[in-house]
Amino acid sequence: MSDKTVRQLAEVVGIPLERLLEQLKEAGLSAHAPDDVINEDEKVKLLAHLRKRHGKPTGEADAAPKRVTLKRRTVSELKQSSAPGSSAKTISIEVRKKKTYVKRTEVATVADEPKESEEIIKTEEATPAQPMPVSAEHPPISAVAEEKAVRIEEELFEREEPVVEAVSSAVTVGDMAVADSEVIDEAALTETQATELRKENERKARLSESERKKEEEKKRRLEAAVEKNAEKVRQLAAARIESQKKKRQGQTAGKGKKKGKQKDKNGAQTDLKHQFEKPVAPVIKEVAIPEHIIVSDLAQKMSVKAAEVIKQLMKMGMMATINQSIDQETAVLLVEEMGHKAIMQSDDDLEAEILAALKEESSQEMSRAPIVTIMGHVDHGKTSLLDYIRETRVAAGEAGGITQHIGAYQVITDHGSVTFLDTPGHAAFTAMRARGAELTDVVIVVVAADDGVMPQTKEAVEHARAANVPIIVAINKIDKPQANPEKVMQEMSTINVVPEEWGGDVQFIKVSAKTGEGIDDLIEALILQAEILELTAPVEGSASGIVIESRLDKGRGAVATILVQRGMLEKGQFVLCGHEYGRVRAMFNENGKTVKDAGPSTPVEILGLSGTPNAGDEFLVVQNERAARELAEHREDKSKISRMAAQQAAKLDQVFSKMATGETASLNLVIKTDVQGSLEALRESLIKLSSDEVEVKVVYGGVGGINEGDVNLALASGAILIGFNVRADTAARKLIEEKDVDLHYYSVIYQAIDEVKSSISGMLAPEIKETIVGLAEVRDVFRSPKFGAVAGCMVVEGFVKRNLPIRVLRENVVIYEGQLESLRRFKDDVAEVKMGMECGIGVKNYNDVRVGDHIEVFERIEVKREL
Ligand SMILES: Nc1nc2c(ncn2[C@@H]2O[C@H](COP(=O)(O)OP(=O)(O)OP(=O)(O)O)[C@@H](O)[C@H]2O)c(=O)[nH]1
Repeated sequence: MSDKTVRQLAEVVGIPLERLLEQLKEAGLSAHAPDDVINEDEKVKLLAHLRKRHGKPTGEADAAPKRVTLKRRTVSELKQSSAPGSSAKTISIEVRKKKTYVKRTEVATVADEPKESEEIIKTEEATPAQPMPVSAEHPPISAVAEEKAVRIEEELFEREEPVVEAVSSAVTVGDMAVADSEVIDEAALTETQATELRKENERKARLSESERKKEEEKKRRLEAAVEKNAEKVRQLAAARIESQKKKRQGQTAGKGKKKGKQKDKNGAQTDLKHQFEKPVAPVIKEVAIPEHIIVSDLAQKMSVKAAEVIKQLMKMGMMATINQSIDQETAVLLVEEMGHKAIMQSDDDLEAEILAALKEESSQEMSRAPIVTIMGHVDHGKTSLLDYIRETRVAAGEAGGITQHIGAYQVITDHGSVTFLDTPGHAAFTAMRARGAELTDVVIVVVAADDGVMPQTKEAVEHARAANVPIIVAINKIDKPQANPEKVMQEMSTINVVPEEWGGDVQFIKVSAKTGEGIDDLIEALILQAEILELTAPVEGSASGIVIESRLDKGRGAVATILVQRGMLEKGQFVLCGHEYGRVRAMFNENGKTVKDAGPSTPVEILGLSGTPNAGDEFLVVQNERAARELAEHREDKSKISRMAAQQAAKLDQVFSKMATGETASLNLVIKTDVQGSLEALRESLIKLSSDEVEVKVVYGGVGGINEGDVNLALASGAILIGFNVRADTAARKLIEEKDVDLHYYSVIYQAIDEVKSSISGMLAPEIKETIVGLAEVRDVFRSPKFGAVAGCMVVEGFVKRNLPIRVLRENVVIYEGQLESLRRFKDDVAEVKMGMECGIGVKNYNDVRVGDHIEVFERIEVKREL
């Protein structure tokens, strides 16, 4: 830095020459003329003098730090208990605060150093959590603003924006105050300082009155803005404190009650109260409609109440209950009416697809073992025969194997193998058939050589014929001295089962289940029959077959015995059995031995199903679990529908309409009568009704009450049940009701003939119809001198009316028809007694009522003829 004259210095600093000379004089410096030279030392002296005059320390003041920055760092820990069961977390919280204090004299420099000042502001903006620089000697306005900003900032650490604004404004106000308080004569004596001071003085000199006003206005506005921001922040802080207070109160009040509020993972409180938002627009759903759908299911699919659906159906002119099944077309209309989109679905799409895929797997057909069912009259030796075969044939080859009853077993002979269904009797056979399982290839009818043909022998033959299955007759107990095989052959011939040696087509084998005589011949006969039938099945590819029986085992879960009909079943495959499905976890044969696969005609026990399927259910192997589950669900739906939808069992009053549409060309009947004579008479008269259009077939005719087997047979062969002076027993009634089988009772032959005739000729319905209104069970019989025998009865169905006609039934056969003489409850005569009540019944002109008899009360109703 070079020495300057007083004049030059005055020019540089921008003050009048006279004033500078005066100041030099005051400082006691030698220079007193404009052209005197002032060296560096003199300049410093002049500056010191000027500072002294303004009351500022010299020397150390320069050495003292110009700005002090205080940094504070606090570290605290927060214990955070998270979800129950997991350990508490510790969160470290570090709070950093920074305050910078700038000396007043330095403020001028700060003002002169816009770069640095800007930097500070920028830092504040970038790290809003850090407090702003604070000037210790700021004028009141800026100090207040700054203080507010700092306080607010401390109060609300994270509320960035308003604080930043406040801080920035405060800083700006502060800077301006610094500029205002500038003292010109304190100009630095260095060249730069002098230049800058001069510029500032020039700027100040240029400031007009109006500009000053503007500046003031700006200052005021800024102050107002700061105040406004501060107010906003205060409100926010107050709101936050208030809400925290409320939460704390809620927590204390709701201790032990977790409802409504939940802690999320981070421990933050989440109020569930406001999570659900009511939809503002109606939700349009895509509703898949199968061929039949139950009202309640449809309602569920549309997420509406069933009552809404019923109401809508009523509007459409249809009365329906919640459990009623409605057809696809109605459902589609309804769904669209209710504003949703209906998608029609075919029930059998999926099933048909899978079955078609199974059929496509064409594999080579090989001959298979015949599947045999044994039938016969009680005690003629069905079980003995089965046991003998199993024990000698099955266990023989499997030493140590525990023979189990699994419902079926296979016998291996020199000529081939035979599969026996271990469910003897025509009841099981017909029940299977009624479920649609045509399983048996051959029926063995067992007839005891000492007893001959009995009613159940005939039944067995009828059932086998109805199923179109060939018969082999086993004349059993030939070891007995009174055995008479010839008599058996003769009697069998009368029911059209003619032995081969007599020119017929049925093999008759003489056996003894006791000694084992003839058993080999019987098996050979079976194999021969199988050869005639040319029984074949594919031995490879996906397996399918029938469930024979199933049970729930304590340790193993659902166990099902299945008979493979085609393909090869392997362990680990997914199977579908009726409504159940699952992966075959293990397979066992009849000896309890584990097997890995099972081919056609092989019975196996399988484990791994979701539940116990029904005997007669079909099983098949499917590709994966998903397909198995979907199909099982579909089948379940279908069976639910079919249970609820009107059953399509054969109906006498529908025969003509079905004939007209070409649906049927035959009328099948199952007839049960009180005596053999009426059976023959009825059978002949009914068969004679056959015409060119329709054939009347008596599938089965027997004597005695109607039992479950008769109902199953009617179901299996689509027949109508006729009870002539006989009634159905309890089990049969239950099944009739469940399956909606058409049952007709008659007590006069011509009436039965008339009705069948009119049904097949499409004639008008008969005028009089009979309805059974009540049934009473005889529990005791008293003798009364006035009424004779009085039956102490319990009304078990409907009601008993004094003036209605009655019938007395013994073992479900009508033994008397007449009227009531008396009807009493305790000693009073009454007109009517309802179900569940006891009463005394006197039957007019009949004194042979016995304990166990039933008294049936019926009504004859006149039916209007309809054209
Ligand atoms: N002597 C002799 N007795 C036999 C023979 N077969 C069976 N029995 C006997 O006849 C009786 C009835 O035999 P079951 O095998 O129980 O007859 P079922 O036909 O199975 O009888 P249900 O199961 O009641 O229908 C038993 O006492 C047997 O011991 C045989 O070949 N000879």
